[in-house]
Amino acid sequence: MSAATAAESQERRRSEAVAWLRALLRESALPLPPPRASDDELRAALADGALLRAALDKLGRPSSPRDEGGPAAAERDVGRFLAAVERMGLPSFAPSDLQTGPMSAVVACLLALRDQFVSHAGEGWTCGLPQNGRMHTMGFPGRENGQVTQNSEAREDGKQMETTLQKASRSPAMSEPSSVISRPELSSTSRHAGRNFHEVFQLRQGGYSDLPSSKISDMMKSTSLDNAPTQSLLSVVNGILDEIIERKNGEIPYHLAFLLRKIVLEVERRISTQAEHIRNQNNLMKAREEKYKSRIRVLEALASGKIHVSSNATNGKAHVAAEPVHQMKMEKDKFEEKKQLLEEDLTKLTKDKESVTRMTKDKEDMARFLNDKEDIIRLMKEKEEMARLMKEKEDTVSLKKGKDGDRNQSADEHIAKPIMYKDELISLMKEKENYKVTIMKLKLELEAMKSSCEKSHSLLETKNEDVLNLLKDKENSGNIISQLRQELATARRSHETYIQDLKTTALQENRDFEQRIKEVELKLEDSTKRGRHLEELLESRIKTWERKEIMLNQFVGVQMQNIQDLRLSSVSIRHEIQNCQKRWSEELSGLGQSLKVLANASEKYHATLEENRKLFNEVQELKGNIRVFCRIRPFLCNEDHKSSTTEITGDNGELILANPAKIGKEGNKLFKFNKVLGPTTSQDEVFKDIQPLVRSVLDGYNVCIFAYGQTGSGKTYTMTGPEAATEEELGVNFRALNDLFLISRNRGDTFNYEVSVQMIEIYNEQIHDLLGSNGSEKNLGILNSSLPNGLAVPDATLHPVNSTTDVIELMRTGLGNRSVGATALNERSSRSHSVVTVHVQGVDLKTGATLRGALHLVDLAGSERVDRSAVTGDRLKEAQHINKSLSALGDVIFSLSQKTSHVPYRNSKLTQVLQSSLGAYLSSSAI
Ligand SMILES: Nc1ncnc2c1ncn2[C@@H]1O[C@H](COP(=O)(O)OP(=O)(O)OP(=O)(O)O)[C@@H](O)[C@H]1O
Repeated sequence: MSAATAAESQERRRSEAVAWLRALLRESALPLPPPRASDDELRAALADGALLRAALDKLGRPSSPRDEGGPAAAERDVGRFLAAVERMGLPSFAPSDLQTGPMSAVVACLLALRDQFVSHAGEGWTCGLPQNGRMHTMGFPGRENGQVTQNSEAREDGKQMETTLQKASRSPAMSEPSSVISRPELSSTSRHAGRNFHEVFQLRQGGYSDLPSSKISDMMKSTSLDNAPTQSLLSVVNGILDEIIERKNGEIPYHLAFLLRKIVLEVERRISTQAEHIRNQNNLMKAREEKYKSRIRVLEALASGKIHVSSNATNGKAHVAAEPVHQMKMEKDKFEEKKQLLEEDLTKLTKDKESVTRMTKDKEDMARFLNDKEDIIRLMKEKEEMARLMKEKEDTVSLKKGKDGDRNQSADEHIAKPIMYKDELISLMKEKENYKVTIMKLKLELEAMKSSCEKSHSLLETKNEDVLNLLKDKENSGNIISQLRQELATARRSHETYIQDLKTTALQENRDFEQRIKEVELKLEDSTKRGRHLEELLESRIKTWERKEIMLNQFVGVQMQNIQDLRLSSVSIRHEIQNCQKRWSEELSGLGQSLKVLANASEKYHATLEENRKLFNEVQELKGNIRVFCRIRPFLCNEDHKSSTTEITGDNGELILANPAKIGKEGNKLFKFNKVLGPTTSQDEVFKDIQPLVRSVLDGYNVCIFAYGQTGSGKTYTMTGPEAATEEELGVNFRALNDLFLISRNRGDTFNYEVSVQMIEIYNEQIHDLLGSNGSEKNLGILNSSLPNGLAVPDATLHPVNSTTDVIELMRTGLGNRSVGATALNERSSRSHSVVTVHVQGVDLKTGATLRGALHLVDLAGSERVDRSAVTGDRLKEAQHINKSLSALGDVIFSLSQKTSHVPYRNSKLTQVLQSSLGAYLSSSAI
């Protein structure tokens, strides 16, 4: 080691010694060396011996008060300190070291004392510390009867020392057998035996040496020692040791030594039992700690799981679950601390056991010493015997001298006896010399044994103090253990309560979790199924997309090829387009010329059409504004075929009606019509003659088609058709409307037509609306002068129609509202005039001119002679009105055909309604 390193080591050791000394004497008023004191500073602090004296006091070696100062007191304190150190077997130093020279020996002594103090702190040295009343009694760090006692200085300089002191103060020691070792055999008898032991050894009159050996042997053989309180045992040990000390010659009875040994063995056994008990307690505490740790882990897992699961959950629940966990953690820390204390106590007990072992060895040394002492006594006795023999020999010599005269007288007689004595004397002298040598050896051995005995006395004294301290610590430990038990019981109860609550909570939570787990499992299963389904779907779609991708790639390849081709062809097409554009421009210029020609031709075409329409209508007028066709219906199944005959005379419209019942001209009457249609004429053939008039309506003309005839002659059949008519049986009305819509659609490029329908009936000279919502109840009025739109009965409902179906639907509604009744001639006779008016308004798309036309489809009531109808009352009145109106119609038609100035329209409602159709500026046709 280099000089520098040695100096550093010495300085470090000196600092440690100074720190310990400052911590130990921190409450002292004496001046202390600075924390990093040099050798001289340390020497100056220790030179007067006051600090050394205070250290001894602090370490539980109180001395008498220092009533004087000066070098003498300093020398005495230093000497007392050195003596105490030597008694403890620690390295010492010379008093001159405190005057001059290095302080290494002093530092070594202080550190050894510190180490000894620390190592013996658990053996009761602290019993002398609490001089200021701050006893660390219950082993709870920093608490003095529940109050905090640590100060900052202790934390700074003597933390280690303080910790050691605290450990020492809370170390358990031996316990009384009855309080710690729960042995069933400790009955009242054993307690009585313990009392006997106490009575024997405490109520003695003299010393222990005076007790009869038989009594001591009886006590050692019995269970008195086993059941005696430890305090009593220690008192006996103290008493015996006191007697040993008092009797400096060491003449202690042998049986007392054995008793001492027995007591020490008993104390050792109790310490071992106590250590075993504490070890068991420690194991029990470890097991409980493991149990609590496992519960804490479970609770922490529950708490953490609860907090996570119900993150999606409430914070309040998490707080409730975390609070017991926090308390359990605090209790766990508490148990950790208790476990640490118990481990420290176990360590302390182990040290105590070692101390007792050392005491046992000392006791054995004492026993050997006593044996040696007996040998010495025996030798002394032999010596005394030798002295007695020497005295007898001297007496023999003196007797020889006194009897010289006698010997001279009988020299020859006694010559052999002195020689024998001489030899015997020589041998005795030799033997004496040997005895002297032996005695000298024995004296030396005795001296050595005396010094050993003194050391043993000193050690026993120390051990005695240790045992006392152990006893105090034992009592403290008892209190600590009882308090720990109470705390443990309290903690166990609170834990049980907590655990019960937590079990309940955990059970409930577990149920909830199980329920949730089931739900989650169901959802998971469902999700798994969905996932599988989706995976399958995904796979199929992936395959589909892969196929599509392949197809797309192929398609793209083809398209790219096509694009290439198209690019190539586009160039040629571009050229062709350019050529075409040239041609088109040339053709367009030609087309422009052609369009001009076409426009001129179109104008000429429209003019031609207009002229054609005019010519067409002029032709119609030339054919006659009033045309009368005669249709002969076939005989009905219930009619007599011979009752009348008809003869048709060709296309000139002449009809000869033959009556077989009459003779002459009366039997053959000639009638002249525009055309006569025979009984076999179909509905379509009848319409063919009327069809040109429908076209005139679209050209802005008014056309009136009405059927006239007697009841049952077939008017309704011709105009409407039979009930449930087939397509071939449809009447003039439907065919005319069908043709009207067909022609209007064909003229869609030149005209825009709007078609609307009115349907009225004239019954008993009253007009009813057959399409109104109120039915035919209301009597409508007629305008004297027709409106521009051709509406003669403006209050009748006007329904716009777009197709023949709409008109058929309206006509079925109107026919349902028509007044009918049974007559003698017809089972279902029309008792009113039915007028269906189709209003057409066409707008010329080119000129914007408006054309209005109207088509009146009239189904007149049956005309008949009243006498033939055999009607009376209402029917008679109906017939009279019908005949009157038909007569008025005949008069108007006659006037119009004769082109008279007055036309009697106002003679009936029928002629008033049809006035616009029968008037001068309109052409009409009639059947
Ligand atoms: N051309 C015809 N072919 C076959 N049957 C016909 C023809 N004309 C009329 N009939 C039938 O004659 C009967 C009477 O016809 P319808 O009812 O049309 O007479 P009407 O003149 O309207 O009578 P009313 O004046 O009493 O209403 C009906 O059964 C009808 O089917």
